[in-house]
Amino acid sequence: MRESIGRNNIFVFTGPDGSGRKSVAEAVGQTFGMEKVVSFVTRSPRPGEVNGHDYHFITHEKYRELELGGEFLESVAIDGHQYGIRSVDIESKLHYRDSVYLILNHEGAGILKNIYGDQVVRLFLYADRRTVEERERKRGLPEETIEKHLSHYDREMSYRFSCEHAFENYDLGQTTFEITNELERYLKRDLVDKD
Ligand SMILES: Nc1ncnc2c1ncn2[C@@H]1O[C@H](COP(=O)(O)OP(=O)(O)OP(=O)(O)O)[C@@H](O)[C@H]1O
Ligand SMILES: Nc1nc2c(ncn2[C@@H]2O[C@H](COP(=O)(O)O)[C@@H](O)[C@H]2O)c(=O)[nH]1
Repeated sequence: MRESIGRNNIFVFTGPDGSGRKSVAEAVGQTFGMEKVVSFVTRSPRPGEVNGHDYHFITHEKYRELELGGEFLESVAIDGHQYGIRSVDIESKLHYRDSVYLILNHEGAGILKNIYGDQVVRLFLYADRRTVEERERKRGLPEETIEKHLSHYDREMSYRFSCEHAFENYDLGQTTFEITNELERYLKRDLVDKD
């Protein structure tokens, strides 16, 4: 597969829930001054989640309205909730930046890849099932949510070999370092330690 080195990279963090996609993506995003494209979702916010930062939390009615208006580039149903990315949110960010990132399940990652081709770089993060379960429990997620997330574990893991890059995430600092180095190859920001 041809690498899209240069302008307009769309980095998609994917992998099982609890693998650390959000933690790593936010750290790497900050390093490169790269913005996240925030998804729209019909589920309620969890404790600590911030509207407009974690998701745009909207009603089913509003979601349907946006969908009928053709606003979503991709729209998927997961565990009875709708998740979607608006085309305008990707396009407008790429208008004034050379890159954006998103955190999506395998379906969303595949849809974006089909649409944008080489511009999309899929970064697959993973850890073993017991580790992600422990992380989710430590985070205080409800048992029901943990069970739902784990029910997708095998399917998400099987997407690993479709992705451009895969990273085991046990040591958060090390994973962030490895992914930063990988993205630097695309972004060429000359992130060298000049001290
Ligand atoms: N390498 C790591 N070691 C220990 N804990 C980690 C590591 N990476 C992430 N975590 C923790 O695991 C939890 C899940 O991480 P995070 O939310 O980043 O994952 P995610 O893949 O986006 O999952 P979700 O979709 O459930 O939010 C968080 O509490 C985070 O602080
Ligand atoms: N295909 C898409 N997947 C998305 C989108 N926004 C988030 N996600 C992924 O959904 C699951 C469940 O998320 P949760 O926060 O409700 O636990 C997780 O893998 C997310 O990364 C999207 O717009 N499209």
